[in-house]
Amino acid sequence: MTDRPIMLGIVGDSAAGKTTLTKGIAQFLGPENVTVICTDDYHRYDRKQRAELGITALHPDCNYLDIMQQHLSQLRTGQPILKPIYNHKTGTFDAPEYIKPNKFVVAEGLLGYSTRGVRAAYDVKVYLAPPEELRAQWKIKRDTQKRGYTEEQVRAEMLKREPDSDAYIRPQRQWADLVVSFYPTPGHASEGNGNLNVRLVLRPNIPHPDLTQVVTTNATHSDSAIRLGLDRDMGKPVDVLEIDGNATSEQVTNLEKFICGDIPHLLAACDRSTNPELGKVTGTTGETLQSYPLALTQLLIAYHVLKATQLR
Ligand SMILES: Nc1ncnc2c1ncn2[C@@H]1O[C@H](COP(=O)(O)OP(=O)(O)OP(=O)(O)O)[C@@H](O)[C@H]1O
Ligand SMILES: O=C(CO)[C@H](O)[C@H](O)COP(=O)(O)O
Repeated sequence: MTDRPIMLGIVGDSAAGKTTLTKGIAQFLGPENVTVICTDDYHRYDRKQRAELGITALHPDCNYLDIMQQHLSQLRTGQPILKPIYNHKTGTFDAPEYIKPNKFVVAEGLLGYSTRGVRAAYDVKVYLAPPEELRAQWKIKRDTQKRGYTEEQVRAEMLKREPDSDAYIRPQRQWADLVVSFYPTPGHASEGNGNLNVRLVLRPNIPHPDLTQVVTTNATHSDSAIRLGLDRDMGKPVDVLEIDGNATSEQVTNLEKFICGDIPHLLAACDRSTNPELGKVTGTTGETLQSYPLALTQLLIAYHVLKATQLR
């Protein structure tokens, strides 16, 4: 019997960075090995119907969560699906597409962890939680440049969606194995997106690499640009890995080598001499992002996906 695909979930609010994160993970895994689907394609109503009904795309009732779950279970067992397509330009649905799973399936979207059944489909679950202020900047930029909205329209829409973000999107954080938050250094403008720091909450649900061997523990920003500590997230004890945007190439290479050393597939993907594009990602508005915190986050998630192939 051939091995079933490994399923990675990337969940977070609109413009939280799901597509951007996914692109780099696919680079590490080899794009030819990865099938990416967006669970926002399972919207039940088009844009006009949502406006008439006064419902937002974030509400569970506005999505075919049952069909999403069925499809993810089918992909997990290696079966093809006929996936709907929501067109963000027109606000309506295109003809469905035939999707066959590759070795790895990444399912990214708004409501990917909202039912117990759908959560059971994943091997690794990631939740993206940038500060709301940063997400608003990202959403305004993306939706004005790519989706034809004005800044006022985006702000008004975010305000309208806030109760559903609070009720249905943010609670999904509790189900994630890794919670990823990019954030600017306090007091610095977040415009230089390449220089953002990242805070990674590592829940003990999956086996994380023993980073104590290469990362300073219980340190502060001024002691080291890469730090590991203990904290609580939603009341539960967790490890927290922090990587600052100003980490040096040497610090980053050390951590990279340690993570890659454990997994033969990653060893080749991690070699900067053969892979000069490492850590470079094109954001959804076309900009090139080269950020060590982003690249290391993508590497750590790719590590978990590859590790899951040994556990299935
Ligand atoms: N890690 C990051 N560093 C810098 N900028 C980022 C990062 N992640 C996202 N962005 C910015 O935010 C914008 C929105 O990100 P992206 O399209 O990946 O979000 P999304 O969660 O996939 O959105 P949606 O679900 O609404 O489609 C990008 O165009 C990019 O400018
Ligand atoms: O949150 C979103 C994910 O990107 C979209 O806004 C959602 O899919 C609804 O789309 P539209 O903006 O077309 O109403």
